[in-house]
Amino acid sequence: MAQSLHLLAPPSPSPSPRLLRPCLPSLPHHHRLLCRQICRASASPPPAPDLGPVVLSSDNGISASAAAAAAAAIDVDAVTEAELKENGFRSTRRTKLVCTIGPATCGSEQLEALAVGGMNVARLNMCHGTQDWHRRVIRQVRRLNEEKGFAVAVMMDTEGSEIHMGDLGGAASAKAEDGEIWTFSVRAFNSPLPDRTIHVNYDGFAEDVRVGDELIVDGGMVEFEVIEKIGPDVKCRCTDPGLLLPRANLTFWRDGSLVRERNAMLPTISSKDWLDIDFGIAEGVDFIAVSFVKSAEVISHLKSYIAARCCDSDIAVIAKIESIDSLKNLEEIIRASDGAMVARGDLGAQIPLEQVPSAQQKIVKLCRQLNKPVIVASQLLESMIEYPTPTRAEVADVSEAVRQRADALMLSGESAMGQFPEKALTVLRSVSLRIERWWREEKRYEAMELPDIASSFSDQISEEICNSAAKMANNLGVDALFVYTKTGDMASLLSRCRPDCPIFAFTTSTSVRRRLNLQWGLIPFRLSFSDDMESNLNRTFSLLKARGMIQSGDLVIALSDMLQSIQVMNVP
Ligand SMILES: Nc1ncnc2c1ncn2[C@@H]1O[C@H](COP(=O)(O)OP(=O)(O)O)[C@@H](O)[C@H]1O
Ligand SMILES: C=C(OP(=O)(O)O)C(=O)O
Ligand SMILES: [K+]
Ligand SMILES: [Mg+2]
Repeated sequence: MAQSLHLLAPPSPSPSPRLLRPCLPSLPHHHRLLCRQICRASASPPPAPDLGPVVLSSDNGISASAAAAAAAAIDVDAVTEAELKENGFRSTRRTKLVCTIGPATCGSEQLEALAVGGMNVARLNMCHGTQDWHRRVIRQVRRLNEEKGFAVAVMMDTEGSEIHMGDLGGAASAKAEDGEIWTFSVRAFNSPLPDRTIHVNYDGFAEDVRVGDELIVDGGMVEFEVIEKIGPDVKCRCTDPGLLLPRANLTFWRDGSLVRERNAMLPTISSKDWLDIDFGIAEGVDFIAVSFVKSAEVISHLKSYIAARCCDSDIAVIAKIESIDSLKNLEEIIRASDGAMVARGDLGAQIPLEQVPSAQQKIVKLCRQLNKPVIVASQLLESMIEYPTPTRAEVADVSEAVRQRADALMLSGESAMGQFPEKALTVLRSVSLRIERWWREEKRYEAMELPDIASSFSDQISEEICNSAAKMANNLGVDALFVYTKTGDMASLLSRCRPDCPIFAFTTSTSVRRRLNLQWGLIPFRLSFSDDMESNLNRTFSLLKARGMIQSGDLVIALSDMLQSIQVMNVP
């Protein structure tokens, strides 16, 4: 038996004529609830597996023609498909995984291994490497998507105007020992660099620091004290030894506070960043993450810039929360963005470390309330850069981010330059699965108050439908939520509710599909569909059954944003 509810509101786009025509004459000035029951016994039998206009298609958007749409030609994310076939709906991973690509993972085989291991998004950090290097990686990811049926999205992360060291004259790292004197200089050096000398990228550096300041590398990996200034050179004594890595971030502290006088005036998006953004647009990246965001304006500015340049695809803008200013203006920044990243590396260098966990919790919660995907990033499995197993504390940190129901977790050095990128990804995957399951079994989810966020009546209806559908799904113990959505908005609204079951999101556009890859619990499919929900459903069922991804008898709640409808049914 299928039971359905359609909410009709004037602003919603044209509804399915077959379902609604009988009611239209009485509707013009009212919003009505139209409830309909279709008994399977009395309904005509479902059409034979006719693969007609519904075509599941691959990541690159090439639709297989109806004639070629034999089951084998249906292309969905190969990794999720395998997971569904093997373990069923219940065991699909809800938390998404982002991997930073670097020298350890830029080869085709390594990228493929990460995709097979569950990477949903590949991140490119423009602090490192050349545009040519990044272009090669982007193209390789796209090629693997096409050839192997993955749906890995690409995120470009801007360098931003941070103060950082140079690249150590080509050395992979340098060890700073206790008491050693190092020179930090704004001079341009010819390589090889003089011994114990570090180039600093910010011209105002020697002017801004004072003798007695603490100089902190990479949020505390190594610490120095400024002992003397000689023109462009700043002599420092190492007070906390450690490993210096190329282009490591630098902050300086005075009387226990971060000094951010003039460098706070540096632009969020530098001229180099604009060149990288043009590059990202030209290469069709899916996300641009903006480093050191200070205000909502810069995000709005970038979004208009992108809108003016990309007509056919849309790039989502992710605000990295990693500075004191971004915490001050948190809500307006998140509202202006398409998502946020808790960039704990730099955040922990700007606020006391013990404040990072509460900041993380606050950012994750606010993003969920405002319906923006959120990524928890940096040092999740830092020890795995060198060791094949994580520390127990790292596993606890990953578990906490999963328990907070962040949309995504991110690997940085672990995947970019570590010795065990695939193992690190496996740890993220298995810990996510285990904590998600534990959470469901124990029904531990605290009911989070989700404020109304709709700005129009039609949006309000969608929001109410999604909130109700998620609640129904939990109460009825359904196997999956299906959502047919052109813009992806209704899929996001469902994901925001963090329901117990996975959400199959069918969308017509490849770029929307890849963007949905970042969101909690969504399994995005690209699919061309019509306004006729019954035929969409029957055809989707046939296609998915033929691939072994669903079975007769599975209980499904289906939603559509064209109809603003909700239906409960067993897969025939
Ligand atoms: N494209 C790249 N080329 C070379 N090295 C990279 C690249 N991306 C990342 N890395 C290495 O991985 C480390 C961790 O990456 P990430 O956390 O993104 O950068 P950062 O340490 O600059 O914040 C970097 O410090 C760098 O050593
Ligand atoms: C993710 C971060 O940014 P990046 O790696 O670019 O410094 C961070 O600071 O935590
Ligand atoms: K960056
Ligand atoms: Mg950072």
